[in-house]
Amino acid sequence: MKFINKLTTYFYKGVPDKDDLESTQRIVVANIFSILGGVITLLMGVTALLNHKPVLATVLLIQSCIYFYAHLIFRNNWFSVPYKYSANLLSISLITLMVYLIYTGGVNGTGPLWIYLVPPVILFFGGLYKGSRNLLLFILFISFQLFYPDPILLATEYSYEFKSRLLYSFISVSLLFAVYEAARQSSYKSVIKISKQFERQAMHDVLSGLLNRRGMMQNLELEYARSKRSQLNTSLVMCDIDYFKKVNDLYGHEKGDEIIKKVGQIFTGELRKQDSIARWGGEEYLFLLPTTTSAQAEILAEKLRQKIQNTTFQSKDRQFNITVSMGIHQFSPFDSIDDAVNSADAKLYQAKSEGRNRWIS
Ligand SMILES: Nc1nc2c(ncn2[C@@H]2O[C@H](COP(=O)(O)OP(=O)(O)OP(=O)(O)O)[C@@H](O)[C@H]2O)c(=O)[nH]1
Repeated sequence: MKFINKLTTYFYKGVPDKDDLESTQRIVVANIFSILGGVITLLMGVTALLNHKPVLATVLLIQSCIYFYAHLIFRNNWFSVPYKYSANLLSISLITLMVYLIYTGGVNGTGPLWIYLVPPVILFFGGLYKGSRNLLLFILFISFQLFYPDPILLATEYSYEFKSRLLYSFISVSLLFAVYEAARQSSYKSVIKISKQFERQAMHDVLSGLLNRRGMMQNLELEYARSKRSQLNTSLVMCDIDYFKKVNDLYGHEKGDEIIKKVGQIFTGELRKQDSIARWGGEEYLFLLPTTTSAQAEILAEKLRQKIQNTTFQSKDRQFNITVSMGIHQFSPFDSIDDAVNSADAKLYQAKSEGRNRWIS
């Protein structure tokens, strides 16, 4: 278990953000591929050396060094985008090696068999579009290399049957991998879309579409830290619809729901972009107002109070108005988030007990 953990940590080296699944996969695979490629070409190079093939051995050993170098790029975080640099290096060196193996035939003419490594590697590192383009260029190049009438592009001889079967099977494998890569990318995009939807749902209230308590807590924590760090003024406004029970009793629960939604829309329309608003409870809203003093929050609260009071709602043939009460609190450096929310809440209830349709600061 300890060994597996160590191995995982080793191959995750260079992953900047583990939440980005796509780039994590690419970096981990590039890490593994570079070390495996380095070891395999090293072994092949030594074998070629023992078989008295000094040129092939030299090419393989240089290749091995390139793979290990690509691996070191991640370990030492060289270059501004290590993955891009390393993946390009791995792809180019793999293609060069394949062209060379086709050219020489490798050990007893088996060299071309390694070309089936090219499609998965190129498509994985380059992605569907760039990878397919590079694969197409590779296919065109090796077709030319294999069938060019002058033997200048081949140092060995292959039968026509071998060359044509090699090319057909390579094109088939490339197509299959391209289809597989397209399916992989499309399911990855669906997973990301679904997880973003879930994330949004977890942070938002279904009825009003506003942030829910959880979503607002996240904003509160961020804003709280920012205002403490930069000593900026931040205010909170806790707002509650007055006598909402009566609204439900008189006009029905559905109308009540519609009002909760409409009031949320009115508030959203009046707030600035940097402000946030949440449905904090049943008919209770919380506004987070960055760079706002309590005096500025009072001006906003008064505007909102009047706006709601002057909005007419309709239920069948009856028209009616509602009012809201609000409690305002400006963050102090000694507040915790709970202290600030509780203070805004206490002031809201003071506004209620003093007659409603008002704000207290
Ligand atoms: N329609 C609807 N009603 C809700 C929802 N959430 C809470 N309520 C109702 O809101 C009402 C709140 O009532 P109270 O807490 O007694 O307060 P109030 O009648 O607004 O009176 P004050 O706040 O004291 O002015 C309750 O009747 C809840 O059932 C909701 O999502 N939809």
